[in-house]
Amino acid sequence: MCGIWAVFGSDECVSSQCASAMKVAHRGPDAFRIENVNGFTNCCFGFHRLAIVDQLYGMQPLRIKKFPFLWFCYNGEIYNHRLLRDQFQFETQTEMDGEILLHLYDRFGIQKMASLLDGVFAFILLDTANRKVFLGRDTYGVRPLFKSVTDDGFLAVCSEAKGLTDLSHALDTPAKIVPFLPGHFEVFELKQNGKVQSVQMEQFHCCTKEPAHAIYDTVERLSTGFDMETVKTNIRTLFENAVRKRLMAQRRIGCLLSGGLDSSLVAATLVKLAKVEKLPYPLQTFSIGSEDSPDIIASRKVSFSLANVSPVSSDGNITVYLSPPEMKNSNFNPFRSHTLFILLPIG
Ligand SMILES: NC(=O)CC[C@H](N)C(=O)O
Repeated sequence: MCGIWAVFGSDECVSSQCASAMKVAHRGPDAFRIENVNGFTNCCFGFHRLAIVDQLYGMQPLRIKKFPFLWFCYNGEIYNHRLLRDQFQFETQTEMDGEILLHLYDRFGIQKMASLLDGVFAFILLDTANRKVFLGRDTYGVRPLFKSVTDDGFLAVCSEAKGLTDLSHALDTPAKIVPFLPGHFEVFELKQNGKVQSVQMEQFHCCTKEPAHAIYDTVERLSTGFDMETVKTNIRTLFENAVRKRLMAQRRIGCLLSGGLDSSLVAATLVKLAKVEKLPYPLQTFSIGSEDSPDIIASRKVSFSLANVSPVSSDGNITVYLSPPEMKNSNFNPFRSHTLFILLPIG
Protein backbone atom coordinates (compact mmCIF):
# COMPACT_ATOMS: atom_id res chain seq x y z
CA MET A 1 0.00 0.00 0.00
CA CYS A 2 1.33 3.45 1.13
CA GLY A 3 -0.93 6.25 2.27
CA ILE A 4 -0.80 9.64 0.60
CA TRP A 5 -2.48 12.81 1.82
CA ALA A 6 -2.20 16.49 0.94
CA VAL A 7 -4.00 19.79 1.50
CA PHE A 8 -3.68 22.96 -0.57
CA GLY A 9 -4.99 26.30 0.66
CA SER A 10 -6.02 25.29 4.16
CA ASP A 11 -7.94 28.02 6.04
CA GLU A 12 -6.97 26.43 9.35
CA CYS A 13 -3.35 26.23 10.45
CA VAL A 14 -2.16 23.07 8.65
CA SER A 15 -0.86 21.56 11.89
CA SER A 16 -4.45 21.16 13.07
CA GLN A 17 -5.43 19.40 9.82
CA CYS A 18 -2.56 16.92 10.11
CA ALA A 19 -4.44 14.61 12.49
CA SER A 20 -6.43 13.58 9.39
CA ALA A 21 -3.22 12.46 7.68
CA MET A 22 -2.73 9.95 10.49
CA LYS A 23 -6.02 8.26 9.68
CA VAL A 24 -4.31 6.35 6.86
CA ALA A 25 -1.33 5.33 8.98
CA HIS A 26 -2.28 1.63 8.56
CA ARG A 27 -1.32 1.91 4.87
CA GLY A 28 2.37 2.39 5.59
CA PRO A 29 4.07 0.57 8.47
CA ASP A 30 7.69 1.55 7.67
CA ALA A 31 7.79 5.31 8.22
CA PHE A 32 5.68 8.43 8.00
CA ARG A 33 6.41 12.03 7.18
CA ILE A 34 4.35 15.21 7.28
CA GLU A 35 5.89 18.08 5.36
CA ASN A 36 4.77 21.62 4.92
CA VAL A 37 5.53 23.30 1.58
CA ASN A 38 7.93 26.20 2.02
CA GLY A 39 6.58 29.34 0.37
CA PHE A 40 3.06 27.92 0.58
CA THR A 41 2.58 27.50 4.31
CA ASN A 42 -1.07 26.44 4.04
CA CYS A 43 -0.13 23.50 1.80
CA CYS A 44 1.08 20.25 3.30
CA PHE A 45 1.85 16.63 2.39
CA GLY A 46 1.40 13.54 4.56
CA PHE A 47 2.91 10.17 3.67
CA HIS A 48 2.89 6.69 5.23
CA ARG A 49 5.36 4.35 3.60
CA LEU A 50 5.40 0.69 2.84
CA ALA A 51 8.82 0.64 1.20
CA ILE A 52 9.08 -1.58 -1.87
CA VAL A 53 12.22 -0.18 -3.50
CA ASP A 54 15.07 2.08 -2.37
CA GLN A 55 14.38 1.84 1.33
CA LEU A 56 17.07 4.44 2.05
CA TYR A 57 16.35 7.30 -0.35
CA GLY A 58 12.75 6.65 -1.34
CA MET A 59 10.95 8.58 1.39
CA GLN A 60 8.23 11.00 0.28
CA PRO A 61 7.32 13.66 -0.59
CA LEU A 62 10.10 12.84 -3.01
CA ARG A 63 12.29 15.80 -3.95
CA ILE A 64 15.44 15.64 -6.05
CA LYS A 65 18.26 18.12 -6.55
CA LYS A 66 17.66 18.49 -10.28
CA PHE A 67 14.07 19.72 -9.80
CA PRO A 68 13.93 21.57 -6.45
CA PHE A 69 10.52 23.02 -7.36
CA LEU A 70 8.82 19.59 -7.62
CA TRP A 71 7.17 17.77 -4.70
CA PHE A 72 5.94 14.29 -5.37
CA CYS A 73 3.82 11.87 -3.35
CA TYR A 74 2.49 8.61 -4.73
CA ASN A 75 1.23 5.19 -3.88
CA GLY A 76 2.19 2.49 -6.33
CA GLU A 77 4.75 0.72 -8.42
CA ILE A 78 6.06 1.78 -11.82
CA TYR A 79 7.14 -1.45 -13.46
CA ASN A 80 8.88 0.12 -16.45
CA HIS A 81 10.87 2.78 -14.56
CA ARG A 82 14.29 1.36 -15.46
CA LEU A 83 13.30 0.83 -19.05
CA LEU A 84 12.15 4.45 -19.40
CA ARG A 85 15.25 5.73 -17.61
CA ASP A 86 17.49 3.93 -20.12
CA GLN A 87 15.31 4.74 -23.10
CA PHE A 88 15.40 8.49 -22.45
CA GLN A 89 18.84 8.52 -20.77
CA PHE A 90 17.66 10.19 -17.61
CA GLU A 91 20.20 10.64 -14.84
CA THR A 92 18.33 9.54 -11.76
CA GLN A 93 19.28 10.42 -8.20
CA THR A 94 17.68 7.44 -6.46
CA GLU A 95 16.59 3.90 -7.24
CA MET A 96 12.97 4.89 -6.55
CA ASP A 97 10.56 3.79 -9.25
CA GLY A 98 8.55 7.00 -8.78
CA GLU A 99 11.49 9.29 -9.54
CA ILE A 100 10.91 8.57 -13.23
CA LEU A 101 7.73 10.66 -13.12
CA LEU A 102 9.70 13.79 -12.29
CA HIS A 103 12.02 13.33 -15.27
CA LEU A 104 9.17 12.43 -17.62
CA TYR A 105 7.14 15.43 -16.45
CA ASP A 106 10.08 17.77 -16.97
CA ARG A 107 10.82 16.42 -20.46
CA PHE A 108 7.35 15.71 -21.85
CA GLY A 109 4.69 17.33 -19.65
CA ILE A 110 1.93 15.68 -17.66
CA GLN A 111 -0.08 14.01 -20.47
CA LYS A 112 2.81 12.06 -21.97
CA MET A 113 4.28 11.41 -18.52
CA ALA A 114 1.11 9.65 -17.35
CA SER A 115 0.63 7.65 -20.54
CA LEU A 116 4.19 6.29 -20.55
CA LEU A 117 3.79 4.63 -17.17
CA ASP A 118 3.33 0.89 -16.92
CA GLY A 119 2.23 0.41 -13.37
CA VAL A 120 -0.33 0.86 -10.65
CA PHE A 121 -0.33 4.31 -9.13
CA ALA A 122 -2.12 7.28 -7.60
CA PHE A 123 -0.09 10.48 -7.39
CA ILE A 124 0.01 14.10 -6.28
CA LEU A 125 2.62 16.26 -8.02
CA LEU A 126 3.24 19.87 -7.02
CA ASP A 127 5.21 22.18 -9.30
CA THR A 128 5.87 25.37 -7.36
CA ALA A 129 7.81 26.97 -10.25
CA ASN A 130 4.82 26.80 -12.59
CA ARG A 131 2.26 26.97 -9.78
CA LYS A 132 0.46 23.76 -10.67
CA VAL A 133 -0.86 20.75 -8.79
CA PHE A 134 -1.45 17.50 -10.69
CA LEU A 135 -3.41 14.42 -9.61
CA GLY A 136 -3.45 11.13 -11.49
CA ARG A 137 -4.50 7.52 -11.21
CA ASP A 138 -3.74 4.32 -13.14
CA THR A 139 -6.04 3.00 -15.89
CA TYR A 140 -7.82 0.40 -13.78
CA GLY A 141 -7.85 2.37 -10.54
CA VAL A 142 -5.81 -0.31 -8.78
CA ARG A 143 -4.50 2.32 -6.37
CA PRO A 144 -7.16 4.37 -4.60
CA LEU A 145 -7.43 8.15 -4.56
CA PHE A 146 -10.07 10.52 -3.21
CA LYS A 147 -10.31 14.27 -3.46
CA SER A 148 -12.36 17.08 -2.04
CA VAL A 149 -12.45 20.63 -3.42
CA THR A 150 -14.44 23.52 -1.95
CA ASP A 151 -15.95 26.29 -4.08
CA ASP A 152 -13.28 28.67 -2.83
CA GLY A 153 -10.41 26.41 -3.88
CA PHE A 154 -9.35 24.42 -0.83
CA LEU A 155 -8.15 21.05 -2.19
CA ALA A 156 -7.59 17.94 -0.09
CA VAL A 157 -6.47 14.56 -1.44
CA CYS A 158 -6.04 11.19 0.22
CA SER A 159 -5.69 7.47 -0.53
CA GLU A 160 -8.83 6.87 1.54
CA ALA A 161 -11.94 9.00 2.05
CA LYS A 162 -11.51 8.78 5.83
CA GLY A 163 -8.47 11.10 5.60
CA LEU A 164 -10.73 13.87 4.28
CA THR A 165 -13.90 13.63 6.38
CA ASP A 166 -12.76 15.72 9.38
CA LEU A 167 -10.90 18.50 7.59
CA SER A 168 -12.08 22.00 8.39
CA HIS A 169 -12.52 24.86 5.96
CA ALA A 170 -14.05 28.32 5.93
CA LEU A 171 -17.30 27.54 4.06
CA ASP A 172 -20.61 26.56 5.71
CA THR A 173 -21.45 23.84 3.20
CA PRO A 174 -19.56 20.54 3.68
CA ALA A 175 -17.09 19.70 0.92
CA LYS A 176 -17.99 16.67 -1.20
CA ILE A 177 -15.51 13.80 -1.21
CA VAL A 178 -15.26 12.01 -4.55
CA PRO A 179 -13.13 9.14 -5.88
CA PHE A 180 -10.61 10.25 -8.48
CA LEU A 181 -11.37 8.84 -11.94
CA PRO A 182 -9.06 5.98 -13.04
CA GLY A 183 -7.01 6.60 -16.19
CA HIS A 184 -7.26 10.39 -15.76
CA PHE A 185 -5.09 13.25 -14.66
CA GLU A 186 -6.27 16.62 -13.38
CA VAL A 187 -4.42 19.93 -13.45
CA PHE A 188 -5.01 22.68 -10.87
CA GLU A 189 -3.59 26.17 -10.94
CA LEU A 190 -2.05 27.02 -7.58
CA LYS A 191 -2.72 30.57 -6.49
CA GLN A 192 -0.33 32.61 -4.38
CA ASN A 193 -2.60 32.04 -1.35
CA GLY A 194 -2.29 28.25 -1.77
CA LYS A 195 -5.85 27.78 -3.06
CA VAL A 196 -6.39 26.00 -6.36
CA GLN A 197 -8.56 26.06 -9.43
CA SER A 198 -9.12 23.03 -11.63
CA VAL A 199 -8.19 23.86 -15.22
CA GLN A 200 -8.01 20.47 -16.95
CA MET A 201 -9.32 16.96 -16.40
CA GLU A 202 -8.29 14.49 -19.05
CA GLN A 203 -8.24 10.77 -19.73
CA PHE A 204 -4.71 9.62 -20.59
CA HIS A 205 -5.57 5.98 -21.26
CA CYS A 206 -8.54 3.65 -21.46
CA CYS A 207 -8.27 -0.13 -21.24
CA THR A 208 -9.53 -0.83 -24.76
CA LYS A 209 -6.60 1.08 -26.30
CA GLU A 210 -2.97 0.06 -26.67
CA PRO A 211 -1.01 1.89 -23.94
CA ALA A 212 1.56 4.46 -25.13
CA HIS A 213 4.36 2.67 -23.23
CA ALA A 214 3.81 -0.52 -25.29
CA ILE A 215 6.33 0.58 -27.94
CA TYR A 216 9.09 0.43 -25.33
CA ASP A 217 7.93 -2.79 -23.62
CA THR A 218 10.31 -5.73 -23.64
CA VAL A 219 7.62 -8.42 -23.54
CA GLU A 220 8.18 -10.77 -26.47
CA ARG A 221 6.05 -10.07 -29.55
CA LEU A 222 2.62 -11.72 -29.44
CA SER A 223 1.58 -13.76 -32.44
CA THR A 224 -1.53 -12.68 -34.25
CA GLY A 225 -4.46 -14.99 -34.96
CA PHE A 226 -7.22 -16.61 -32.94
CA ASP A 227 -6.49 -20.31 -33.20
CA MET A 228 -6.43 -22.05 -29.85
CA GLU A 229 -2.66 -22.59 -29.68
CA THR A 230 -1.85 -18.95 -30.52
CA VAL A 231 -4.33 -17.65 -27.95
CA LYS A 232 -2.97 -19.98 -25.26
CA THR A 233 0.63 -19.00 -26.00
CA ASN A 234 -0.23 -15.31 -25.91
CA ILE A 235 -2.07 -15.63 -22.60
CA ARG A 236 0.89 -17.52 -21.14
CA THR A 237 3.35 -14.85 -22.33
CA LEU A 238 1.27 -11.98 -20.93
CA PHE A 239 0.54 -13.76 -17.66
CA GLU A 240 4.18 -14.63 -17.03
CA ASN A 241 5.20 -11.11 -17.86
CA ALA A 242 2.62 -9.74 -15.41
CA VAL A 243 4.20 -11.81 -12.63
CA ARG A 244 7.78 -11.07 -13.75
CA LYS A 245 7.43 -7.32 -13.70
CA ARG A 246 6.16 -7.41 -10.14
CA LEU A 247 9.44 -8.97 -9.03
CA MET A 248 10.88 -5.43 -9.00
CA ALA A 249 10.15 -5.40 -5.24
CA GLN A 250 13.32 -5.28 -3.14
CA ARG A 251 11.32 -6.68 -0.22
CA ARG A 252 10.70 -10.34 0.31
CA ILE A 253 7.69 -11.39 -1.75
CA GLY A 254 4.98 -13.74 -0.56
CA CYS A 255 1.69 -15.02 -1.95
CA LEU A 256 -1.80 -14.87 -0.52
CA LEU A 257 -3.49 -18.10 -1.55
CA SER A 258 -7.21 -18.62 -1.80
CA GLY A 259 -6.59 -22.08 -3.18
CA GLY A 260 -8.44 -21.14 -6.36
CA LEU A 261 -7.11 -21.11 -9.88
CA ASP A 262 -5.93 -17.47 -10.01
CA SER A 263 -3.83 -17.36 -6.88
CA SER A 264 -2.46 -20.89 -7.46
CA LEU A 265 -1.33 -19.95 -10.97
CA VAL A 266 0.33 -16.77 -9.71
CA ALA A 267 2.15 -18.74 -7.00
CA ALA A 268 3.26 -21.49 -9.40
CA THR A 269 4.51 -18.94 -11.95
CA LEU A 270 6.29 -17.06 -9.20
CA VAL A 271 8.10 -20.20 -8.05
CA LYS A 272 9.23 -20.82 -11.62
CA LEU A 273 10.42 -17.24 -12.18
CA ALA A 274 12.02 -17.00 -8.74
CA LYS A 275 14.46 -19.69 -9.85
CA VAL A 276 15.23 -17.95 -13.13
CA GLU A 277 15.66 -14.57 -11.42
CA LYS A 278 17.54 -16.21 -8.53
CA LEU A 279 15.44 -14.71 -5.73
CA PRO A 280 17.53 -15.30 -2.61
CA TYR A 281 14.69 -16.65 -0.44
CA PRO A 282 11.96 -19.30 -0.55
CA LEU A 283 8.39 -18.34 -1.25
CA GLN A 284 6.13 -17.88 1.74
CA THR A 285 2.42 -18.40 1.20
CA PHE A 286 -0.47 -17.24 3.38
CA SER A 287 -4.08 -18.25 3.57
CA ILE A 288 -7.02 -17.19 5.63
CA GLY A 289 -10.43 -18.66 6.40
CA SER A 290 -12.46 -20.59 8.94
CA GLU A 291 -11.07 -23.96 10.00
CA ASP A 292 -11.91 -26.65 7.41
CA SER A 293 -13.11 -24.06 4.92
CA PRO A 294 -12.61 -25.17 1.28
CA ASP A 295 -10.19 -22.27 0.79
CA ILE A 296 -7.88 -23.45 3.54
CA ILE A 297 -7.97 -27.06 2.40
CA ALA A 298 -7.21 -26.08 -1.21
CA SER A 299 -4.48 -23.61 -0.18
CA ARG A 300 -2.72 -26.28 1.84
CA LYS A 301 -2.69 -28.57 -1.18
CA VAL A 302 -1.23 -25.82 -3.37
CA SER A 303 1.41 -24.90 -0.82
CA PHE A 304 2.32 -28.57 -0.37
CA SER A 305 2.77 -29.10 -4.09
CA LEU A 306 4.84 -25.91 -4.41
CA ALA A 307 7.12 -27.17 -1.65
CA ASN A 308 7.52 -30.38 -3.61
CA VAL A 309 8.69 -28.60 -6.74
CA SER A 310 11.97 -27.89 -5.01
CA PRO A 311 12.97 -27.81 -1.34
CA VAL A 312 13.75 -24.10 -1.54
CA SER A 313 10.66 -23.11 -3.47
CA SER A 314 8.33 -22.79 -0.52
CA ASP A 315 8.56 -21.87 3.10
CA GLY A 316 5.20 -23.50 3.67
CA ASN A 317 1.94 -21.83 4.37
CA ILE A 318 1.00 -19.51 7.21
CA THR A 319 -2.66 -20.16 7.90
CA VAL A 320 -4.87 -17.82 9.85
CA TYR A 321 -8.16 -19.24 11.10
CA LEU A 322 -11.04 -16.88 11.56
CA SER A 323 -13.81 -17.32 14.08
CA PRO A 324 -17.37 -16.35 12.99
CA PRO A 325 -17.30 -13.00 14.91
CA GLU A 326 -13.97 -12.11 13.32
CA MET A 327 -15.40 -12.82 9.89
CA LYS A 328 -18.17 -10.30 10.52
CA ASN A 329 -15.79 -7.60 11.74
CA SER A 330 -14.67 -5.60 8.71
CA ASN A 331 -11.89 -3.88 10.72
CA PHE A 332 -10.29 -7.14 11.76
CA ASN A 333 -6.80 -7.51 10.30
CA PRO A 334 -5.50 -11.05 10.74
CA PHE A 335 -2.11 -10.24 9.22
CA ARG A 336 -1.28 -7.32 11.46
CA SER A 337 2.42 -8.00 11.23
CA HIS A 338 2.45 -8.54 7.45
CA THR A 339 1.14 -6.46 4.61
CA LEU A 340 -0.70 -8.31 1.94
CA PHE A 341 -1.03 -8.36 -1.77
CA ILE A 342 -1.51 -11.37 -3.96
CA LEU A 343 2.22 -10.83 -4.42
CA LEU A 344 3.21 -9.25 -1.20
CA PRO A 345 6.36 -7.85 0.42
CA ILE A 346 6.83 -9.48 3.78
CA GLY A 347 10.47 -8.89 4.70
N1 LIG B 1 3.76 0.99 -1.25
C1 LIG B 1 4.01 1.92 -2.12
O1 LIG B 1 3.16 2.62 -2.64
C2 LIG B 1 5.46 2.01 -2.46
C3 LIG B 1 5.91 3.29 -3.08
C4 LIG B 1 7.28 3.13 -3.70
N2 LIG B 1 7.22 2.25 -4.85
C5 LIG B 1 8.26 2.62 -2.67
O2 LIG B 1 8.89 1.63 -2.90
O3 LIG B 1 8.42 3.20 -1.65
